[in-house]
Amino acid sequence: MERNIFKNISPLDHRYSIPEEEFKDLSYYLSEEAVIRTQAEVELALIKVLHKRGFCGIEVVKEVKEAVKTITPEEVYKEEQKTRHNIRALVNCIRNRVSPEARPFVHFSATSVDIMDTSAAIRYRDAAEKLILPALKDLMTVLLEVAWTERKTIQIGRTHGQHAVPITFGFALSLYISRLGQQMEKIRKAAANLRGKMAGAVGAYNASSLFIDDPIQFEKDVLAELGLKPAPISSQIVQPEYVLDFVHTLVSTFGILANFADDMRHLQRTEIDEVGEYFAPDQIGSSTMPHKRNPVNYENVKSMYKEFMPRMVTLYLDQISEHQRDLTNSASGRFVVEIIAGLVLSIRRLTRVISNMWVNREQMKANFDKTRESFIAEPLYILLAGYGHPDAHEAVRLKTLKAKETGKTVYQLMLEDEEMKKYWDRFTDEQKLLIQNPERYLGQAVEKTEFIVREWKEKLKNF
Ligand SMILES: O=C(O)C[C@H](Nc1ncnc2c1ncn2[C@@H]1O[C@H](COP(=O)(O)O)[C@@H](O)[C@H]1O)C(=O)O
Repeated sequence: MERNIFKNISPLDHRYSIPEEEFKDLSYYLSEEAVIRTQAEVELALIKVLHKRGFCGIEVVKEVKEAVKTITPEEVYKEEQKTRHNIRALVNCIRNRVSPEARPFVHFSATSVDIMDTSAAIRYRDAAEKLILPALKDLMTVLLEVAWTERKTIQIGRTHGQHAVPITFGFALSLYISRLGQQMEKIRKAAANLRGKMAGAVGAYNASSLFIDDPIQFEKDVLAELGLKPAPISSQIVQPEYVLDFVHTLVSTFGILANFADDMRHLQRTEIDEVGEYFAPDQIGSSTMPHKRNPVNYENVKSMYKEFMPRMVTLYLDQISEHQRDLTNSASGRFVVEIIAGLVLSIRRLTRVISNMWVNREQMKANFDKTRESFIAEPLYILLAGYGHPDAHEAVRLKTLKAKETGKTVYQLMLEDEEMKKYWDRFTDEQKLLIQNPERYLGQAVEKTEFIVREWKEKLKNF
């Protein structure tokens, strides 16, 4: 049947994932089909270990393996209408496909959440490795390229929205490279630390202890089939902090994207005009102002962040589960996949935008020149102090006020001041050149950019 995405309710399912490829990828790891597929994988892992322990023959494994291949969410949902219990519905669908001899072993000794939480750990881990980290790697790759190209492009650094002292545009980007790169490491670590369970209804292995003499090792063996580990102890559910910490790495990554998007948006303000999003020849900026070129993609990323960041609160609420569990984390927990989808779509959008962005170097220089005579106040004060001027900060500050009044430069006024001039004469030629050519006041901006770019080019090879 043709998919009509416009009948879906969530904007994630139509507006923000229209390209078929994008939809396919996200759907494979995040959809309800993925839920049922991975839950069935957990049921199969259980059977495999029961077989290894001699509880059932290899034909039972074969039967269940064949059965889980063909189970569809439609079927499970139909069965749930009868059972009103989602995991029992899945179990019935498997049982209906296997012989009466195999049936007793399906779901043997497990409680529903053994299957559900373990399946969630598989899906989040795989989504991290197959969706999120590859998307971040692509984003990092384009950022690394631009940062390298612009490593010497002089830009005025801004604090409080005011001109401060110079940096390079590549240096500004390097900060984001470092922040995002470290998030990649944190995401990988948190994803690898997700846990499953096979410890029964209250976590104390009550049911599995009836037949299995080492149920704690049995749990480890089932999870090992799936590449997972158990938590040191569980209730009916896996300790919630594993998923909470994982999602935190995602939401804080989203925060970095939003911060970057904000910066780029501000640099596109008409008065600043230092960077721009690619604007296609037939693209429309405004429905009424034909001249507009709006930073719509960066605005979209910020907007998505506003939608998904607050959802972290739901995970904190889901931390609380009464006694050995209640079901109030069930419906809410199903929405974690939307945070993942929102993040991946935003990463991909930024990657596309940065691949086509333009950098207006002339305008960067023009903006820099607006305050080139005043921000030398900082190097001048530091140098004067370094040569022993007893009150260099105040002396230079007064010159900046006078410069405003008279229209003269701080440099000129300093030379006219006999006291200051005495110290100036001790400056080395290089120090004098720096005061006369403020574009030299870059500190280690270029070197740091080169270091960060090289560091992350290397580290990205691990992803
Ligand atoms: O192994 C068990 O099932 C033990 C049982 N706890 C449960 N564990 C897991 N799922 C359960 C549980 N109870 C209900 N359900 C079913 O969960 C589904 C909740 O649906 P929704 O609110 O849409 O997320 C919905 O299908 C519910 O029927 C207990 O009594 O402790």
